[in-house]
Amino acid sequence: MMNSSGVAIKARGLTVVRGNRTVLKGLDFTVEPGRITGLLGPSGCGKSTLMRAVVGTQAKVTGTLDVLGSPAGHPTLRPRIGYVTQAPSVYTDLTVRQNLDYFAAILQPGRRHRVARREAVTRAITEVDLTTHSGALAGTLSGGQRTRVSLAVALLGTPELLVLDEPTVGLDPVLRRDLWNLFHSLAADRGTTILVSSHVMDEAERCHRLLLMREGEILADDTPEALRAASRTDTVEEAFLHLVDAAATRQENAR
Ligand SMILES: Nc1ncnc2c1ncn2[C@@H]1O[C@H](COP(=O)(O)OP(=O)(O)OP(=O)(O)O)[C@@H](O)[C@H]1O
Repeated sequence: MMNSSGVAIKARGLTVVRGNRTVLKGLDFTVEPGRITGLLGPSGCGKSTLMRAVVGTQAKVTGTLDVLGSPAGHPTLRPRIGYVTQAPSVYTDLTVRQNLDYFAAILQPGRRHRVARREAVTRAITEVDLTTHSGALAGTLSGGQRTRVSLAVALLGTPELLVLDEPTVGLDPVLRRDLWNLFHSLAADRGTTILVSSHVMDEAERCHRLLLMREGEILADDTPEALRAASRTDTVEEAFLHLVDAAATRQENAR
């Protein structure tokens, strides 16, 4: 499933205006296929906006943004991308399985796909570890469980690119670990490209590569190891703070 160009996402001069604010400021970056790229930065720095641009739901995007070899938002990309928003998009009056059955029927309609659909639904429920809750109404689940239903929906079509907006918020440490293990096996076994945002810096260490963001700009684009080494710090969090201080000093000197 690797993209022929060897690049899953390529942005040049990516700029987004929301209201009267420039929220993304001419970003240049690439995302490697089959790897987990973490998008990290404080609340409000533009992570969700960048993800919305990648999946093609963001207005007022300028610059170039290619996703899996096509311009972001191209209709042919729809079945190739799984997107989990911050607010879980599930029907609260349906059970977990009914939610998945519904989305599976949209992806693969028709009686002749009935068995394949059932298998895909069961697989997705197992992958997010909700088998024992498959008959529960989504409205009765915890926030973390609902997030996992959303993730299961995104996994239904075996997407080449998974865009996950803070998928581990509100999850306990065991579930967070299990989800990260799932992300790693999706990348390793299926070659899925994963772009995952977080503002929890300890999750950075679990990514192959990081885009560190602040105020609509990318401060660094590197591996966790290289970031730590470059700033001579023990953690990505310290490296991030070091980069923020360096950027502030540069700004100060430029005045
Ligand atoms: N509809 C909107 N109109 C104007 N500005 C907006 C709108 N939505 C978001 N913004 C602004 O865009 C900036 C980036 O928001 P975004 O949601 O992308 O940040 P984020 O890094 O994902 O934050 P969080 O981690 O809190 O979800 C914020 O400063 C926010 O105030």
